[in-house]
Parts: sequence; C-alpha cells; structure tokens
Amino acid sequence: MKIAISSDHGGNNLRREIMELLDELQIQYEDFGPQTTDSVDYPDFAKPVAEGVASGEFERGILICGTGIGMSIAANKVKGIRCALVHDVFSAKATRNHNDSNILAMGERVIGPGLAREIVSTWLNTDFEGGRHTRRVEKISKLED
Ligand SMILES: O=C(CO)[C@H](O)[C@H](O)[C@H](O)COP(=O)(O)O
Repeated sequence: MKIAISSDHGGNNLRREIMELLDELQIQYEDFGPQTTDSVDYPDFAKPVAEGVASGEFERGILICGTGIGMSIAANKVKGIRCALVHDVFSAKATRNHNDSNILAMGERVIGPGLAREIVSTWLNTDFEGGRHTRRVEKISKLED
C-alpha cells in the first residue's frame, strides 16, 4: 500500500509523528509537505493528496490540520474522494468497514499523538465490508455526477 500524506502548519508535528509510524510499519508513503513551519493554506496541501488518491497513484491518503475539518472539506471536493474526519478508534474502524474511506483527516489541536497512531493503524488495517455498504457508497458516487 502506498500512502500520500500532507498537513498545514497546524498539523506539522502530528504529520511527522504519523510518518514515523508509517516507517515503523514499513508502509511506503510520499510526503507532500509542508517542509517549513510557515503559515500555509490547507486547500493547497489537501489538493495533491486528494488528486493522487483519486487518480489511483496512491491507495490511501492522510491529511492533518489543526482540527482536520478544513482538510476534510477540501479533500471531499475532489471526485472519488471519501475523506473521513476521525478522532476515535471506533470511527476509524467504522469508516473503513462502512464508507470505504480513502482519506483519513485528523486534527493536531484535537488529539494527542498516541491516539492518532492508534487511529491510523486501525484505519490502515481495516477492510471495507461491502454488502449493503456497497450500494450506499455507490449512491455517494452518484452525487458527484
Ligand atoms: O482548517 C482548519 C480549521 O477547520 C484547520 O484547523 C487549520 O489548521 C486552521 O484553520 C489554521 O488556523 P491558524 O489560525 O491559521 O493557525
């Protein structure tokens, strides 16, 4: 699995923590920055990750800002993206099982690194259940037409 990851200035520290986790798990990723601590605009950093996942270049994406909200709103504007804003382990599992979410958004100003690590591990290791959820995900896709 290859992951695309980015943040804004509000998510820099947590992004680095999650990249350490991906290294530990030996999961390949591409870091879309930012590479400085300057204040930046989250849509600029959501875009390459969302487009990379939508195009199939990356299987999944991870986006981090202060709250995760701005990143998730921006990513969900890209056709084919199902970005889930998650701050608990139950939802991390549920959004993979039920929504087949392809991007995970989190807020560095909301949760600590330990919980964020658990959320990412759970989200990466949980499969889509299919069945009745397939019909619902297809209906989400139709909303894009
Ligand atoms: O988009 C957000 C809120 O929905 C993110 O939390 C941003 O990181 C935040 O808005 C950045 O705020 P700042 O005051 O410019 O650091």
